[in-house]
Amino acid sequence: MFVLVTGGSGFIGSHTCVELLNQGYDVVVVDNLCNSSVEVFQRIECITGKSVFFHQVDLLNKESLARVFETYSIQAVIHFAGLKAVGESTQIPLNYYHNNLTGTLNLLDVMAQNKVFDLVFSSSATVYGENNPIPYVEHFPLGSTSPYGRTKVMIEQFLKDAYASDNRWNVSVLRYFNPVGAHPSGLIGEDPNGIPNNLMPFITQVAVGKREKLNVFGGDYPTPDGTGIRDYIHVVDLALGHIKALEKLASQTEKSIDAYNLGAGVGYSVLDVVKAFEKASDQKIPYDIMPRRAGDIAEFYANAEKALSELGWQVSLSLEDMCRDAWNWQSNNPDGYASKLK
Ligand SMILES: NC(=O)c1ccc[n+]([C@@H]2O[C@H](COP(=O)([O-])OP(=O)(O)OC[C@H]3O[C@@H](n4cnc5c(N)ncnc54)[C@H](O)[C@@H]3O)[C@@H](O)[C@H]2O)c1
Ligand SMILES: O=c1ccn([C@@H]2O[C@H](COP(=O)(O)OP(=O)(O)O[C@H]3O[C@H](CO)[C@H](O)[C@H](O)[C@H]3O)[C@@H](O)[C@H]2O)c(=O)[nH]1
Repeated sequence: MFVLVTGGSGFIGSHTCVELLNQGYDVVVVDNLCNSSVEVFQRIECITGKSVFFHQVDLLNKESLARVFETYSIQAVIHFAGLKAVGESTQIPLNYYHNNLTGTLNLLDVMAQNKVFDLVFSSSATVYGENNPIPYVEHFPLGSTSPYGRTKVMIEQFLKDAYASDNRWNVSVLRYFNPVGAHPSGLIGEDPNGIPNNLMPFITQVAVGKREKLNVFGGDYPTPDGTGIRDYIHVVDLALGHIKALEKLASQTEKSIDAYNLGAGVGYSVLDVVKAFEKASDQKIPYDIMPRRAGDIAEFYANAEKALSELGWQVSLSLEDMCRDAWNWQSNNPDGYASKLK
């Protein structure tokens, strides 16, 4: 069975390709490489002994995308491709809307033309906005505070409207909490461009000596240690959630659109993560407590019961595993994919 993975050379996409290949799926990847490297495919091959069919395609180029559908008998799509930096999205919002929304509309159109209706979409916990109580439950009202987040809210709405108009659409919307860690092989992981925006890659770059110290954004939140609390999820657990979602789409006779939180259902503070990382890596992480980062909220985590009851999915890896694997990746690849394969 051919599965098309858009954005399959990126952080979460590459880990999902590994799990798809391990389960015997044939994998076709389209990615424009705006935030990833082709080097990842060699590494995926080292891990799985199998290769993906890669096409360097921008989703904004509908004709190129259509040719990929003509080449393979694609049965389902996992759609990761998109721009994802919250801060950057406030600087260049129209690029975010154009890339994420037009790219998705092109994909949906080409899928429908080829009668492919099974879709797993990468959404985010950011769609719960800032006014919902925690833990977040899937039926809560949606809204977001950044242009990036609004692209996710809007795409979720596109998908609902598409299903309402034509119930051949069969869609699983996965709302990720905070994906971190790396494949335990240390061959693939997160390789951000420039200064990392997110906590774990910043910590690993401090540990490997690329950054002097961590800035902890906010020490005065109403949380036990004053730092922000998030629901961190190991990227391999997250990747496995996509397989469960695909299996459900393929097995159900009644087509549907459903949203699922993919999180652990547990919150850890920034300082909890720092301590866990120091223990797992045996490295000291110097840090300064800084003012809060604009747009951050004190605390959120998932209610992950729906994914367990309907997809049969739950996390199996701990914060310790996340830190160990993130460190294994970073220490073996100090320059990410530009590092030589050991
Ligand atoms: N990493 C997170 O913290 C997080 C959290 C919630 C949701 N998500 C979502 O999950 C998805 C994957 O995230 P990731 O962390 O792997 O990001 P990533 O940047 O590593 O991967 C996204 C991939 O999409 C590609 N891409 C972007 N625009 C494209 C286009 N127009 N055409 C073709 N390819 C394009 C990029 O080159 C990249 O390889 C994204 O949609 C992101 O918004 C990520
Ligand atoms: O250098 C840093 C980076 C982060 N943090 C703190 O660490 C926590 C986690 O921050 P991240 O930037 O790693 O993650 P966010 O929760 O802000 O956001 C991430 O997860 C969200 C979904 O949960 C969205 O998908 C979003 O796109 C994605 O970046 C926050 O309290 C943040 O203030 C620091 O203290 N220092």
